[in-house]
Amino acid sequence: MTVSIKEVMNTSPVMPVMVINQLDQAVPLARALVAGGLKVLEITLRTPVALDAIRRIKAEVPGAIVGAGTIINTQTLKSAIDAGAEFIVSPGVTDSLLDAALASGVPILPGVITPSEVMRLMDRGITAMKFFPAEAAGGIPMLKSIGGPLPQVTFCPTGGVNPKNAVEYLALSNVACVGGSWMAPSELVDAGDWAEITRRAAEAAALKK
Ligand SMILES: O=C(O)C(=O)C[C@H](O)[C@H](O)COP(=O)(O)O
Repeated sequence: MTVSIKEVMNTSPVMPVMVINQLDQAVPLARALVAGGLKVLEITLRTPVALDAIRRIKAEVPGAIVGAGTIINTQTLKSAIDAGAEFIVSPGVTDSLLDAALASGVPILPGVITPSEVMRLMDRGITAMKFFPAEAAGGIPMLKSIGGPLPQVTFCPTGGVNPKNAVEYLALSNVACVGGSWMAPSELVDAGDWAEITRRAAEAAALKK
């Protein structure tokens, strides 16, 4: 299935950012999130098992839309595409990464903070971006300010977003969804507490956009 970046951003109000330390946690974790209503999953390439986790989730978790996060260069881009990532997310952008991503055709959610970064991506035809690290980079006031001159750009703020401030982010006209790790923190994953992860996912999925 091919998804567009619009579908990636509009399917759920919250995109879980997943750090998978052990490969055998990947499928139950993804199932727990999907069961709660969060189908779009970002697997960060922060751990050695991440690429295999993407492969397994794609093969074994129907309904999941599986993306790769922490794409920082052309090598990680290629590995993620080879593993079957349906979209990719990056914390920032370089020209080489952007060129390769656009040439590959894979939907990309590139990370930005400043108006100049936003404008450079607009020049390349990109209007959907990750705002990262959201809280540290000015949070809601920053996004509101960027939305003044650049209202055509839609963001997925990520980094420091939690169940409380997510509601305020989602209320902004230039925010389509938020990203966050609070549904699946490592304590719950390591404890195998899939029921609590599903509960948190359901709560996140019910947030209003
Ligand atoms: O690994 C990446 O590619 C990232 O860009 C970082 C993640 O999106 C944030 O670290 C999630 O932030 P928290 O929800 O505050 O845990």
